[in-house]
Amino acid sequence: MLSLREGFDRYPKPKDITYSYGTAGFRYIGDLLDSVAFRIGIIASLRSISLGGKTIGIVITASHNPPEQNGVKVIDPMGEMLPQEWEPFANEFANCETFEEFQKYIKQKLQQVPDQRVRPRVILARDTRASGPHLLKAALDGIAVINGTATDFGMLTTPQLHYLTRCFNDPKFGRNTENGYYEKLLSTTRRILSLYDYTFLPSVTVDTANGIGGDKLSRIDSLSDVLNFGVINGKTDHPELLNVDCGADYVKTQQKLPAELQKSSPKPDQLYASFDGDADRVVCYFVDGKTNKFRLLDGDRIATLFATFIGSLLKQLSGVDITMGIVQTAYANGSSTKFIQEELKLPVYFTPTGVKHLHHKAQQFDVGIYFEANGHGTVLFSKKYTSELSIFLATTTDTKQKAAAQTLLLLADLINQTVGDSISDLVTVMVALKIMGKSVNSWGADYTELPNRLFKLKVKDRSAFKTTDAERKLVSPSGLQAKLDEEISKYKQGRSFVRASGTEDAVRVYAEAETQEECDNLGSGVCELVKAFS
Ligand SMILES: CC(=O)N[C@H]1[C@@H](OP(=O)(O)O)O[C@H](CO)[C@@H](O)[C@@H]1O
Ligand SMILES: [Mg+2]
Repeated sequence: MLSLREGFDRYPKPKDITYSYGTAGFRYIGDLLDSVAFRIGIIASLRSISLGGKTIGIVITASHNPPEQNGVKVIDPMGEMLPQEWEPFANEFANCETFEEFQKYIKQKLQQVPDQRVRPRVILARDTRASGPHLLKAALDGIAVINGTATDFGMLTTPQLHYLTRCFNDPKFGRNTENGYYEKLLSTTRRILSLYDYTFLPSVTVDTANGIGGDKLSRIDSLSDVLNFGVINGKTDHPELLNVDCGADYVKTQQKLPAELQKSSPKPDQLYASFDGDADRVVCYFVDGKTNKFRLLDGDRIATLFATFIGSLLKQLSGVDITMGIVQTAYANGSSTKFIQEELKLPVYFTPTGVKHLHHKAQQFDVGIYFEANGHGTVLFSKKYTSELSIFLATTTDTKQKAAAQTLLLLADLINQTVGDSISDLVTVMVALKIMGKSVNSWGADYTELPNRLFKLKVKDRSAFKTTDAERKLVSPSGLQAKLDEEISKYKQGRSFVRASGTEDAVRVYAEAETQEECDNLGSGVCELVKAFS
């Protein structure tokens, strides 16, 4: 067995780097993550011991980031992110330099647990990146030095590992195998469709960013009679092409078709989708047959579609007391927020960027819909939701109401309850459009987006940029927010904010305004102000 000392020496921490557990775990150039991957194996094991041996997950991925990057993050037993109170420990532990410190941290953590003899259990998966296998080896060694049991699930989408982690700790949730994931997805889809006498959903072409999603969609195709996907950018075995000129992040930030589709002629008025590299984000789009223009249906649109769909089903049931709330971040388009509040008449809440924040807020509702504009999100359903609907179903005799209540109950199995999931979100989009008889054009006409732009600035020290009010206002550098407010006030429907990225060494600037020109001017005005302060 590898000793603590041997492990510490095998994975030396580079001296000049300070790692930080950011928006979605530790993320760096893959070659600089060995010591962190080793230590994350230990962190996950300690977390498992602290919970009496519950299964903890580790995902090795850098999502939408370039191929040479990688990352590691820890998944808690119910499939949620590592609780934030563990982040300071994760940071200190990842950065400690001497063996004495390293050993002290482990001892301290173990002293806090009720039973130190518990054997930790950890499951792991990675995306398609070239650095994945050696980071996996390092994480396995980290688990080994704590005498843990590790199960490697190979290459999976991030949400699949979240699903599996939950299944190990909550067997009712589903079978704890990759096939169990597909069985749950397919049987639920089949059951929903059969309520409406549909036998299958129309085929959709998906750009899977040359990431793991392509492989998994092909698996679904081979198993399924209800779903069919045409995959483009599905070169899972070419990690150097991951997210290059394709994928959800490219489509959202460039506001255009993936390069591969720009070359061919996408069928007009047809639904297309793009996943990111680890398939936890999805954006949809179509080419308008009348104008020949690309129309993006991003995370904000998916949230409004789900709210409309679930709302329309709930409306058919009388006397069911269910609360619904929508959670967004400051990056949500102002028009989407207005549509939710004024047309759907639903409350909107804002949290800082990062799924861990949105997820917790969404848990406060019976139906909590959360999406980042970039396509990462899901819908959470409470225990009360299931019990209220089950009672309703048992008492109603009306066939239409029965179908609505059954659909609502099945949605809680269809939509991944642990984290945003490209595959299950996309299937839910397809189901919602089919059942509502809604075309992509009608979906795109729900509201008109305000022109918006996202900028990325290199600054000397991004930690100088501190925010409040769900990241919508800066408190530091001192005096900058007042200047920003002055600039913003010059533009009709102007909104802009500045925050440090949690995944990249940069500061992000968001701007939106009534016209594209005003939006561009506001954005560059704000960028100039930021540069002057850094
Ligand atoms: C503006 C933006 O898209 N930010 C992304 C990005 O976070 P930053 O902290 O902005 O780097 O990566 C996160 C993880 O994937 C994702 O949750 C978030 O939405
Ligand atoms: Mg991702």
